[in-house]
Amino acid sequence: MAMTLAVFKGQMEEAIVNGRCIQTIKSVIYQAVLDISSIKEHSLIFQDAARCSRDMGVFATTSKGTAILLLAVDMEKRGETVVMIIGAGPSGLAVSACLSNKNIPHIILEKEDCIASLWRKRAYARLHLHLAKEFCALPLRPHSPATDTYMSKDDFIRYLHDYVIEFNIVPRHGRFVKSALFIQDLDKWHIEAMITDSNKMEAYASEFLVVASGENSKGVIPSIPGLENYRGVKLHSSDYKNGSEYEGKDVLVVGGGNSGMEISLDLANYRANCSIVVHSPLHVLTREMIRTGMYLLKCLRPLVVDFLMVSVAKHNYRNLEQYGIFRPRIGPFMYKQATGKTPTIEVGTVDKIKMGQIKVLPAISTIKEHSVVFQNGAEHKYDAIIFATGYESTACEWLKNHEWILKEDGMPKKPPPFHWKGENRIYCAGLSRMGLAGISKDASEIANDITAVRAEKHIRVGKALLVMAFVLQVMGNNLLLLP
Ligand SMILES: NC(=O)C1=CN([C@@H]2O[C@H](COP(=O)(O)OP(=O)(O)OC[C@H]3O[C@@H](n4cnc5c(N)ncnc54)[C@H](OP(=O)(O)O)[C@@H]3O)[C@@H](O)[C@H]2O)C=CC1
Ligand SMILES: O=C(O)C(=O)Cc1c[nH]c2ccccc12
Repeated sequence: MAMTLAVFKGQMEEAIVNGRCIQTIKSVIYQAVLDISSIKEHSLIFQDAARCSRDMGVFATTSKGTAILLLAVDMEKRGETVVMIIGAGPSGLAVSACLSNKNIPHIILEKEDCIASLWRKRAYARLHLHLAKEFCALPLRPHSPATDTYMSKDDFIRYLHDYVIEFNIVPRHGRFVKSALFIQDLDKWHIEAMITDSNKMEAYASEFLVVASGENSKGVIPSIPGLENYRGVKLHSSDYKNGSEYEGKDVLVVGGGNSGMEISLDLANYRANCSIVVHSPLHVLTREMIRTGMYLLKCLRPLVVDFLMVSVAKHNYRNLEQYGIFRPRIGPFMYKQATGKTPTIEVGTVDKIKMGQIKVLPAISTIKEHSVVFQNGAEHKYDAIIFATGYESTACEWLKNHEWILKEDGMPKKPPPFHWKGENRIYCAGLSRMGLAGISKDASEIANDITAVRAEKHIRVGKALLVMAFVLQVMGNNLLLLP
């Protein structure tokens, strides 16, 4: 019989004893599973435990007084594994390959119907990786010499597909993880996922949990006064494919990160009348400069590399302040380390800005039905606003014990290089804002650590068995000595 496991508190007693509607109970149970604070404190006295047991499948209370209810509802128990990985993007795939390489059983749950959905479904058409291919490989599979130095989106997706085949990675697709919870009494992670096709729930248990749901899990649109009144087209950069629908239109791109800068260029190339909001200082560098900088970092201090980067940037771009782009006071690599903000790679946008084909605007103060008012008092009409305002991690929406590894914003509590490991056998991969090289490093560290933790456990069990064998031996000898 399919089962699920839930921990719950007193007020549910009635629902169970009086109401026999499984539907009611199910929803209460889900609430309870989500209510992490209840786990340690609650206890539950069943007034009619026998009946509950017969009708509903209740069968356990634990030594610590925690009520554990195993319910025979239509939630399928899909299995127990050693490592549960949440997410089949590059991070999840990299962890999977490293675990397979060490023969460690694991399952990947993925909410979409494909791997790397951000790359396949939510990236604009002209995207090429900004970092050279040697900094963009996943563990155990370098890029082939024939691959272009700066891979296209499609090249990278092909690489991921080959990766999945090489390491025989078969994620369980269409699984939207609703909760992951560490059950102290069982010393296991308990994971519940909704099958997106049927809305049915599944339950899993594992010894280790790896959060690989990504730092770019959900597009962020900031709350700007008046945005709800805007009547034109508005979308997040993750929904932008190319500028073909915007020819001759007035379009505002919000955000001067890599997405905003490249989408502005694409719009200008499609002959849209494009403006971009740059509300904070940013570094503009070429991808070759970043590549050189990354090699130099292997032998020079970041301060020195930054000095060189800024000198070359000043020489290349002169003064961009006259166009509304200000450079941060800290150099690009140290700025990235301090703030997590990636330098903006120039792909042709700066040239268009200098030619007046793309206008740079300051921060927005309000948005009206058809226009936007900026902090310099200017007001312009727009047919569309594209929010290239970044992404967020959504891990805290489902990870109930997130404080063991993540902050409220779903990003690691500890700074690199210690960010990837939390308490009670939880890990995160790909949340260090270090691109694909960071993902690769996280995955190897995690697989090595899981191997070490398991070995330690096996040694402990072995020692316990030895002690038991010794005790039995002594007892056996003593028994023989009895008259
Ligand atoms: N080819 C490639 O390799 C590409 C890589 N990327 C990477 O993907 C990640 C995501 O990039 P991206 O989508 O650009 O997101 P980012 O988070 O890098 O950039 C978002 C930008 O929007 C700005 N912003 C946020 N809120 C507002 C607001 N209310 N008004 C004006 N501006 C605002 C931010 O400024 P502030 O932070 O100061 O608030 C920031 O400059 C990055 O790591 C990036 O490097 C992206 C595109 C292409
Ligand atoms: O995408 C990111 O945020 C990365 O860390 C990778 C990256 C893209 N462009 C860069 C420039 C400098 C350092 C890292 C990156």
